[in-house]
Amino acid sequence: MSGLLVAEDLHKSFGPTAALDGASMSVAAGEIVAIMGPSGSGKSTMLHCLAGIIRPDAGKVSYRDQELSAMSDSRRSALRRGEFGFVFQFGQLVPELTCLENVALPLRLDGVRRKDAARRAAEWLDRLEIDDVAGKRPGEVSGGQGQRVAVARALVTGARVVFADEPTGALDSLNGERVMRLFTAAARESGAAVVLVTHEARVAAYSDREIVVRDGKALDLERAR
Ligand SMILES: Nc1ncnc2c1ncn2[C@@H]1O[C@H](COP(=O)(O)OP(=O)(O)OP(=O)(O)O)[C@@H](O)[C@H]1O
Repeated sequence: MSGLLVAEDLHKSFGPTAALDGASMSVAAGEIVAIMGPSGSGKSTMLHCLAGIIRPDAGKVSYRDQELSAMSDSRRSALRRGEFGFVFQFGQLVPELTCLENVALPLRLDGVRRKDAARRAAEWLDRLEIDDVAGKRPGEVSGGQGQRVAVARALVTGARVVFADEPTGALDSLNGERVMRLFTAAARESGAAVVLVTHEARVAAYSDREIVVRDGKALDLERAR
């Protein structure tokens, strides 16, 4: 299998439960892939293995032909900080910081100067059509605006892959679609691949390809475009 990010024959059990049982999939550079499947089928486990958050019991995950489990912990964290971005369902923004400061945070942690980080963060807020929330704290914005702040924060560092677990799960359908439209447009513009877990067909419709996880195995459904 080839691709930017490749999972081969993954097995992962939690006690007696086999969450992944020989699952393989790959993601090409710049591609938007949706992982779908019934509740409890192993979608989040697959995402966490791909992102190097959990280590599979067997099988391997490679990023740019380098196996994640063979990397040192510091190399893996550097990869997660520098090349991967994350968008989760909720609870991901720092409540004490403004939305602009939340987006600027990964840049500040990378040593970018305050002024430059703020300027780049403001550009991303603008791209996601939420420049008006820059000075507000996460508790003062809507769920959809908060998710767009999270998308901006995931992309601001120039991430090559953004992992998103039910990014619209807490939103109504109109706001969910708006987040997906802006998220996928921003990812395409910056050339980032997106790996997205969802159980909603209309969210998956924004992807180039769907992977269905069932009984711990992954099935690749090529989307007719
Ligand atoms: N940390 C854990 N400890 C114990 N069991 C777990 C853990 N994480 C996942 N599981 C189990 O592994 C299986 C797959 O879980 P996973 O979260 O990957 O499924 P999912 O497809 O993402 O589900 P959902 O759509 O409901 O979020 C489930 O049976 C789940 O209960």
